[in-house]
Formats: sequence, structure tokens, C-alpha cells
Amino acid sequence: METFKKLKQYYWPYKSYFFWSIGFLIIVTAITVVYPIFLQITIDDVVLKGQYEWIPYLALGFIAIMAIKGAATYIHQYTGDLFGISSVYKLRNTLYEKLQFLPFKYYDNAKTGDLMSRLTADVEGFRFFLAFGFSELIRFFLLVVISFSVMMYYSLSLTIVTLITLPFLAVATYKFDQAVHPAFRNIRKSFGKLNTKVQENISGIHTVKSLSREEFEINKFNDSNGDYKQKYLFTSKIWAKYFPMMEFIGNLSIVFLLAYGGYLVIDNQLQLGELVAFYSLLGYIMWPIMNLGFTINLFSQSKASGERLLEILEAENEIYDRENPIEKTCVDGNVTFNQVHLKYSEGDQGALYDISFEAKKGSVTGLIGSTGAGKTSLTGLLSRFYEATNGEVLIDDISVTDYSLETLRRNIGFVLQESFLFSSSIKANISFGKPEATMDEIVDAAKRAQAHDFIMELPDGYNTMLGERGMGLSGGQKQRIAIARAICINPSILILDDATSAVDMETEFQIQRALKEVMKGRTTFIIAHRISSLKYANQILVLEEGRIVERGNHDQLVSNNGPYQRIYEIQYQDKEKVLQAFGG
Ligand SMILES: Nc1ncnc2c1ncn2[C@@H]1O[C@H](COP(=O)(O)OP(=O)(O)OP(=O)(O)O)[C@@H](O)[C@H]1O
Repeated sequence: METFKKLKQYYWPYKSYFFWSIGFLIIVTAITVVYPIFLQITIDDVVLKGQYEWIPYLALGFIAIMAIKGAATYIHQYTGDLFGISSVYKLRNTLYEKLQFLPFKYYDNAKTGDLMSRLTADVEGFRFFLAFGFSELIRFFLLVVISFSVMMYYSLSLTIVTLITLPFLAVATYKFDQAVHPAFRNIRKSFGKLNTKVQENISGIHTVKSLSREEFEINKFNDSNGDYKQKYLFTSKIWAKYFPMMEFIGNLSIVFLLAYGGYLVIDNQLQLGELVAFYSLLGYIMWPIMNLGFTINLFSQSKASGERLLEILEAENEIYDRENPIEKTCVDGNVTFNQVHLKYSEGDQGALYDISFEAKKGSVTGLIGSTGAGKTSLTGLLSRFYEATNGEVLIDDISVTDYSLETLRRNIGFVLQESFLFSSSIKANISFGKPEATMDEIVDAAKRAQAHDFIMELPDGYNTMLGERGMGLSGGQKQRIAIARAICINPSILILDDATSAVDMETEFQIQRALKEVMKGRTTFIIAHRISSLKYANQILVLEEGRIVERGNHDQLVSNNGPYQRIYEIQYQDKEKVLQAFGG
């Protein structure tokens, strides 16, 4: 129940639908119990007493009651569905919103397919219970209580005899729930894994195909699919084991009813119609109790789903705006790092140690070092993708934690090694960070990113729709759109993370030209593996294992006898060797 309590805020605002639904359910259930009473009166007071003239009236009365029941069932079902659908609409929106604001750290470990199955299958599971399962439980209690009362009215002793099996049925049902709940949680988990498998495969299909790993992938999918099947079969076994047991106990009651009830009729202690009504009423008690397995099943599934939804809703967001954060449309872009340390998680080896430097407004800072040295981590701290463990990161002498996240991210433009483009128009992709941008601004950004010319050659120009992940464009074209997107927000700080590493020399040259133009007047950080990208930087920070081991400009570092000179020699000696080999 804890899970439902925690999720109350999502369904309770729609309680009026729920109460309407339950109100009409009471009418439906009451009418259901009236049927056997009708039967009893017809047998005992009409048929057995030979008063056949009453039959048409009884039949008409029956039709009227059925009509009322039909109308009440309609309202009960419709309002029940409204309750479920309205609640999960709000829940789904909240989940999505939460996913938008969860920090990068959350996504380091999250799996897309699993998240998707939570947002779809688990939300659906929860909805089904709200719309259907809840009222089934209530119907159960109503049917049992009303039927029980009428049975007691007919014969107390027969009620006791027939319902003697009830405690056994209750125990079996309880045990069933205990077994089936973890089984359902496992099914949901396995489904999440299956989804992850499919999603990763589709995202990485180029890699799979280019390395001929289709068979391997098929086998891996088969494993996940097999696991899902096993989990379902395991649950079926539980179901198959308990259900006949419950049915058997239920049928024992009928045996007791026929034996003892028959005796009472023969002994004239009970009327025949009452015995027939008793049989129907027993069905109303036994059937829902046996069916309780199914309802509990629903309940277990939705509880398991609810728990998985709560895992997202309750995930901690460590990076948020402090109270009254500084909101600015434009920062100057003076960046200072003061003895900054970064550890991604407790017990983790640090990613950055004692980083201190200054980058003046409009200057270019180059970051170089082997892979894993901490270059990307350093720039991520500026936008608060992650939080420094110690030390301060300042923009215009104010800690980044004092700014609103929106201010930071509207003032810091990123161009990553592999840029993600959405499956929408080129125009929408460029203005993604500034949806209010005018067409002139979009075109201007594209021109400065050297993207305008090739965009104009596309069939629909700026309205050309891109496939998922920017399919249909070359790597260099995608990159230039990403550059246009970064500068469309007109950022004071620009971070170019290996922006040219994934393209050929010719494209690199074009992109470099685009970047030179857009770097003007912005504090720029260039993460590069190639020295050629850093020649004109005002300062270069050489990182090794999370520490700055050398700093200066290209001319100073190239003869400093340090790691930069070594990188330079490796990159340029090779070039010279190549040139010599070709007689250059
Ligand atoms: N999200 C993360 N969670 C945990 N550890 C991380 C995370 N991102 C990076 N690291 C670790 O931090 C260290 C620095 O990584 P970082 O990506 O900053 O290096 P880099 O210099 O940018 O490397 P590259 O040139 O390969 O991109 C590495 O040891 C890396 O494994």
C-alpha cells in the first residue's frame, strides 16, 4: 500500500471520477445480488404456490432491473476509465519532466530501453489497476459482504457449513500473492532489459553491421528474450499451482452446500427456492474469492510497476538551482578555476586534481592530453553537468552554483565530438537552444558555421527534415549544423570538444574556418588531440591523469621539453617522415 500512498498525488485529484465509478458499482453489485432473491421468490412464492399470473410482472420487473444495471455498468466503466486515464496522463508528464531535469550522473547508469519500458508498460500497468483493479477489489468486498448477509438471513447454520472452507481459501490466496509479486517484478525487470537490448542494437546497428556481429547480437537478444520467457513461465507455474487449489477449495463448499442444504430442504427447514438462491449467492462469494487471484495479480503487477515508477520519481537530483539564483541573459565570460577537484563517485579515483587557471573574456584556452586525462570533465564543470567535489568554478567572479542552470546553459555553447541531431527540420535543429530565434538569426548562425551553402542545396533548404540521428547528412555537415546550433544561442563561452576529430582533413579545414569565425569575442575552450587546432590558443593546458602538468602558449610549450613538446614531435615528426618519404 506504501507504493499507492506515495503515488496518491497523481490519482487523488481525480477522485471524483473514482467515487462516481464506485457509486455506480454499488448499484451494479446490489442488482447482481437481487437476481437470486428474484429467483427464490419466483420458485417459492410463485411456482410452488401455483400463482402463475405473477410471472409476466416478474419478467417485466426483471427486464427493468437489467436495464438499470446496464446503464449503471456503462457509467461505472466509463468513469473508472476516466479515472485511470486522467491519472496516468499526469503521471506520465511528471515522469518525463523528471527525466528532463535529472542530472547527467543519473544517465551514466540508466538504460534507455529500461526507462522507455517504465514510461510505457509500467505506466500502463498502473493505469489498468486504477481503472479496473481498484474497482474489482471493491466489487469483491461488496459482493462478499452483501451475499454473506443475505445467506445469513436465509440460514445461519448453512452459511457456516458452506463457508467453513473460507479460511483455507484466504490462506491460499495470501500465499499466491506472496509468490506472485516478486515474480511480476522480475518480469518487469526482464522486459526493461529486453527493451534496452533492442534500443542499443538499433542505435548501434552501424557498428554491428560493419563488424558482422549480427549473429552475436541475435544470440544476445535470444538470451534476453529467453530470460523474459522464463520469467513468464515461472509466473505461470505459480499461477498453475495455486489456481486449481483455490478452485478445489471453492468446489468443496458446493459439496457441503448440496449435502447439508439438501438435508435442510428435505427436513423442511429450508425452502427449495432458498437453496437455489443460496447456490447463486455462494457463487458470488466463491467466484470473486477465486478470482481474487486475478485481481491480486493485477494489484501485484501494478504495485511492481508503481515501484519502478517511484524509482524515477524519487531519484535524487543533486544539481539544482539554489534559492534566488542569478538570472542573466548574458555573462561576460571570464572563467576562473580555483583548486578544483572532481570525483565522479565515492571511492572512485579522482578525475580532476587541484585545477587552477584563468581564462579571460574572449580568450582561447586549449586543452590537450591523453584520453581519460580529464579534458571533458573539466569543461563539464562549467555548465554544472557535474559538480566539483572541492574548489570553485567561477564565471565573472561568481560561483557557477550561484547562477541559475538556465543562465549557465544559455551562455555556454557546446560542440561535441559526435553531435546529436533531432529527427526534425534543420531549422528546428539550429534553433533548438533558442526556439524564439528569428529566421534571420538562424540563417546568420548557419552562415557563420559555413553551413548555409549546403543547406540551400538541400531540396527543402532549412525546412529539410532530418532522419533520426541526422541521417542523410555527412559527418562534416552534421557537425556544422551542430556548430550553428551552438552559436544560435549566442553564447559568451564556447566549448569545442574534439569537434573536428571525426572528419577528414578537407572537412576539418572547413570546420576550422567556421570555428574561427564563431570563436570571435567568445571565451573558448578547445579540447583537441591535434596540435594544429591549438596553435593560436592564448593558453594551452596540458593535462595528465587529472592534473595540469604544463601550461603556456604554443611557442612557449613547443620548446619546453615537456609532454607538449613530445606530442608535437610525435605529430610533426611523423608528418615530416611522410613528406620525406614522398620527397617533399
Ligand atoms: N560520467 C562519468 N562517470 C564516471 N567516471 C567518468 C565519467 N566521465 C569520465 N569519467 C572518468 O574520468 C576520467 C576523465 O575522463 P574525461 O572524459 O574527462 O577525459 P578526456 O581527457 O576528456 O578523455 P578523451 O580525450 O578520451 O575524451 C576518466 O578516467 C574517465 O573514466
